[in-house]
Amino acid sequence: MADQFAASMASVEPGSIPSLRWEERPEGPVLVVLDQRRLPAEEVQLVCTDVPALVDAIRTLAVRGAPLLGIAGAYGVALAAVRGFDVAESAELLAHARPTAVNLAYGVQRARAAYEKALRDGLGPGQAAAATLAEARALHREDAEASARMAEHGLGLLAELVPGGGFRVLTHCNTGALVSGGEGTAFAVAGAAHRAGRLRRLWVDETRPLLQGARLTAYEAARAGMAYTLLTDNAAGSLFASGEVDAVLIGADRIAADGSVANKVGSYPLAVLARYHHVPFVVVAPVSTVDLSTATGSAIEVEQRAGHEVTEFTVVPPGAGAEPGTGVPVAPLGAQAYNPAFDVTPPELVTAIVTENGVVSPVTRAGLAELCAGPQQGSGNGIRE
Ligand SMILES: CSC[C@H]1O[C@H](OP(=O)(O)O)[C@H](O)[C@@H]1O
Repeated sequence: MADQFAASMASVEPGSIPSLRWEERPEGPVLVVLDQRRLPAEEVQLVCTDVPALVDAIRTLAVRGAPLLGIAGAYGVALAAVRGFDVAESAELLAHARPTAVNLAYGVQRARAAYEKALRDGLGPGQAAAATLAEARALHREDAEASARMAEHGLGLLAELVPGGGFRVLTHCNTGALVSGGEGTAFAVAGAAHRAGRLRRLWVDETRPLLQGARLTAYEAARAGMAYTLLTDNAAGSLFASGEVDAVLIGADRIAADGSVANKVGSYPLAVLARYHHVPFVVVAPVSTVDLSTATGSAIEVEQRAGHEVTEFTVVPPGAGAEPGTGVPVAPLGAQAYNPAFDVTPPELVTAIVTENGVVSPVTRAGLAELCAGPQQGSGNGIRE
């Protein structure tokens, strides 16, 4: 089955997502999503015929990754509109499926606004549904274009930050084609470096507890032919100490107006290690991940997930679900677990934020706001050429 996945990944063209597609069927449109919980061993496709099914896929991380959540949310609103479900109610369900990645609410809101505008303009339900789907497709294409521009800006930044030969880059969680209309965010920069012959090594944090690094990034790196090495999250410190890391590249789920970055748990310790070892810590995210309405990192809601994700080692066996109690217990029965899905890195520990509109370094409120306004050249607010 993994070969099928490899084949679908090999077909990743800008604007195509191996992990999600809209499909017109005789019984009506559906969203076909790749169950990322089952990768890399199995390629299992879930067919979402309604919004509750998509919400469940998002909550269980069958569908995951900030940019993809925005795209899936928009298509979910379109599914509701085309199938005649209550669009407002569906939009609320989708927007609240997971709290931290701002992209989800952004994608849902964009599609909902397109639907409501069409109705205000006097279009019938069918035409309003078509306008909603068109907005979801536009968001999808924009993400693919953003991914390519982030890769370009990020490669230029790496060349400045790491003079000389190749880059040894450490990454965390999964930020590749599985979560994007293109090649992803941070992983897209690594891919550009690889194609330029400048990626000496990609260090891949396994990313406990759900192992997005070991299961997804390692697989994407292998498929791309990158020189990569998997490591346990707690081995990162000794890797920095050995001088083997030239830069950290990570994604983001929400960036507050002050430049605080919410990302997969384990990102903040990497930022502290990077600072201590004088290694650039670079965040790569589309401007749809910047939330100027959230003033500081302390205002970002960090999703707290179920303890069983920590107390059980769940490698989903073929045909099974990833339900509590189906994993191999790695802690005494009844053990309590602290399981935040994300942490927040303060802006002073972030070397640069790379978006499709340019790079801000150092990270400033003004520079971030400028990037959200559109493509930028150098400015006094930390925006780099
Ligand atoms: C392209 S950024 C993806 C972002 O989302 C991941 O979270 P999750 O796997 O829980 O959806 C992680 O924070 C990544 O950096």
